[in-house]
Amino acid sequence: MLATLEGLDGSGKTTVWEALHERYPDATFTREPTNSWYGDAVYRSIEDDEADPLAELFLYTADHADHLSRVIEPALERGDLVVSDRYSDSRFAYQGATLAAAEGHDLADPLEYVVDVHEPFSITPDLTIYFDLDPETAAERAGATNKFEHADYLADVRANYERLLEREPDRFARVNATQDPDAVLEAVADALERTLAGSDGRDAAGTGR
Ligand SMILES: Nc1ncnc2c1ncn2[C@@H]1O[C@H](COP(=O)(O)OP(=O)(O)O)[C@@H](O)[C@H]1O
Ligand SMILES: Cc1cn([C@H]2C[C@H](O)[C@@H](COP(=O)(O)OP(=O)(O)O)O2)c(=O)[nH]c1=O
Repeated sequence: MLATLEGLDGSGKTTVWEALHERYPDATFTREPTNSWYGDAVYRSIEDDEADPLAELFLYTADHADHLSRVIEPALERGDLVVSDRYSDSRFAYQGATLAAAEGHDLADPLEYVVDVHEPFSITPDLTIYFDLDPETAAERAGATNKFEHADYLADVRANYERLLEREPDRFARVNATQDPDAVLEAVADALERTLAGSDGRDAAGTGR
């Protein structure tokens, strides 16, 4: 089963992802951007305030394609629970917002465009946990250290996440990320347990497709 953690910078995803290691010692824990050279290229782009938004989308997407074939697919074929700290919805929400603000890219609906780019090759998660937090608190917690971590941009990203939850309400579990870290962890663990219980027998190969 594939579970992904999504939300604004500073919403507490990594804190929970680390705590889950102890609860699910046999699971595969992974993240995007990855630690491959594709991921390194993504981090170079994040640090570049002048990066072209379309070029940046395809760097993230290259990292995702490599992540799928190198980590996600083999783990699902083994039948592992896979927990990814960020995944495709980050592209839909973040690059959807960056492309909407960009000049010179004539995309009618950038979020839908990014979804369409993924459609032919990506694997849809069985469960996506959305860490719901207001952009001001998110920017404050994240420390505004990169170009994405500013409240006005994060407000656009949050609006895109809301569109994604509206499109696929059954895939998403919304967690109130303003709660203290223990309460957030329990809410995430509950959502995981519910989906794990529901997936018994339905997807014995664990492919998540
Ligand atoms: N529930 C929470 N309440 C308050 N602060 C939190 C909470 N969860 C995480 N933090 C703090 O917020 C910052 C960002 O958390 P982190 O888990 O790295 O978020 P993300 O991975 O979503 O960017 C860290 O300093 C972390 O200690
Ligand atoms: C995976 C991904 C991340 N991002 C952004 C979100 C973050 O600001 C940045 C780095 O991600 P990450 O290291 O996960 O940041 P954080 O732990 O603060 O959430 O890249 C995208 O814009 N698109 C993507 O597809």
